[in-house]
Amino acid sequence: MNETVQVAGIAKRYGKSTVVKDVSFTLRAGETVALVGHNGAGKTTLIKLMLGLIRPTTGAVRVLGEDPATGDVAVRQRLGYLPESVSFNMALSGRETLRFYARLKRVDATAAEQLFQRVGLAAEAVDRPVRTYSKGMRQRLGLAQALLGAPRILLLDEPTSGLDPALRRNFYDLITELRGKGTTVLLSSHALTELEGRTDRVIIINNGVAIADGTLEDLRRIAQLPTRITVKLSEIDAAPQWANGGMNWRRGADGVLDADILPDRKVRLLHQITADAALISGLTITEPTLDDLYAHFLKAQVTK
Ligand SMILES: Nc1ncnc2c1ncn2[C@@H]1O[C@H](COP(=O)(O)OP(=O)(O)OP(=O)(O)O)[C@@H](O)[C@H]1O
Repeated sequence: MNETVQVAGIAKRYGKSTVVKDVSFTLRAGETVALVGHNGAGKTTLIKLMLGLIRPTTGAVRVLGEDPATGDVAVRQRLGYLPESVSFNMALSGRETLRFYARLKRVDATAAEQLFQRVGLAAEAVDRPVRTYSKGMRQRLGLAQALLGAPRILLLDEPTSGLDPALRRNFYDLITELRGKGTTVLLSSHALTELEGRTDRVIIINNGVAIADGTLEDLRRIAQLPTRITVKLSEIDAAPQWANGGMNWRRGADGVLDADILPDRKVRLLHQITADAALISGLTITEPTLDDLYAHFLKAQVTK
């Protein structure tokens, strides 16, 4: 896969405080990456560094092979950005707003028109002043602005905050479509649950340090957190042999057994359980969530 963004050993200092510390990662074409972290962790600062709005104190950022702060304007045209709080001129209509940004970005304003449909902004709304827009409509307009000029890299800061579930789904559908076309999408978020299954990779930032970087599978493998296995027995008082093996099975009154199983025992145990098909009427496997992994990596960093 083509590398589109390279962040190499960057630090950012403001006066005495270092808000980004020795962060390195690479983003590739067609990859959707989530940047997650608490408030103040350094997510927006990293996005600003990739946009070239601020310079790293040490280290280097390359976007499509160039320094985004000094490189060719063509590189900046290939970068789309949705800020955390989109604020537009309330007196302008959606159409005027998009034309304004198209001129700033030096892209064809007529092509911009198609973006309204793409982001799901109703035709009747585009000529109304932005002041009459709901939060979701403003966010769609913001996204249309970020998509101007068909960027190869999209940097989206908290793009789904304040969106209702239907809009959020639309948003992720659009991201999936862009990913299929080879766009690199980096989105920062606090909403860990909604990111599961929607991003290829997760980078966890804490106090300016990248404490984890990988696919959900990678993070699960590194964290070695247990998987919860829940078995519904066909007969309430059945005593399957696999439930004696010192795994701390909890037995509910309704014939439900559950236990937290470490990764190295999981597959073997599942074989044993499913071989006992007559004894079981249900089986649920609950893998650690991104929330669990996030908590794990934060704790691991604190206790280091
Ligand atoms: N221009 C600045 N001058 C001084 N400190 C700054 C500046 N910009 C950001 N910071 C500090 O850097 C740290 C990281 O801020 P940043 O906005 O990157 O966090 P964030 O992860 O995006 O948080 P949030 O989720 O709240 O947006 C914070 O402690 C913030 O106060």
